[in-house]
Amino acid sequence: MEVLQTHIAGVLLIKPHVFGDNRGFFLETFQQERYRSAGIALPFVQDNRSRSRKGILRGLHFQRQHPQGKLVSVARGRVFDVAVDIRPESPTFGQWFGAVLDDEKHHQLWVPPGLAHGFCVLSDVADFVYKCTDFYYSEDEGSVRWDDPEIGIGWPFEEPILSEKDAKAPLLRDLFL
Ligand SMILES: Cc1cn([C@H]2C[C@H](O)[C@@H](COP(=O)(O)OP(=O)(O)O[C@H]3O[C@@H](C)C(=O)[C@@H](O)[C@H]3O)O2)c(=O)[nH]c1=O
Repeated sequence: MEVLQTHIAGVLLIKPHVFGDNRGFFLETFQQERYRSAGIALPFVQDNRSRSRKGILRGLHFQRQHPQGKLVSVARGRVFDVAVDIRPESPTFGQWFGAVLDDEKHHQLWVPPGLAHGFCVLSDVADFVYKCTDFYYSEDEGSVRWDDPEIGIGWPFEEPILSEKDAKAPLLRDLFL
């Protein structure tokens, strides 16, 4: 696999080796030794899967006391996936990295603990799968507005479909007052 560093420390874009043949394809979506060598050494404790339709945007989410590292990919469809650096001490605080993830190239994004994460769906339907390094605690969850102008994410949609919770998310500056 190929591992690309991004401009945000710790955020990695992973391009797995996909073996295609006349039956379809095969790839390893996680292999402890190899991912550890790439810098992903924390143990995973939870796997998640969500399905969304075109135009849905989930995010931007993080956990405060139990920050989760997330190894994210798309099992079906295509999404635009984003990590935002909300680590107050980070030189890239407030900056974002985005990548298209789909079921053809099978790229993965590693979002280390401490960042906010979100994605929006480009295909008619998308199944989003991810491994997490900590458990989900609903009361610990925080969110940042998807269209926070100070972050300035280049989303492909101007009016995505949001959950009620995500529509009410605060601006990044209001989280760190
Ligand atoms: C995330 C999560 C949700 N749930 C429940 C809570 C709720 O009733 C229902 C839907 O939850 P949400 O609306 O928060 O789901 P969703 O908006 O898909 O939340 C996810 O968004 C992406 C962007 C992430 O980065 C994830 O970490 C996670 O925050 O599922 C769990 O039981 N376990 C979990 O780990």
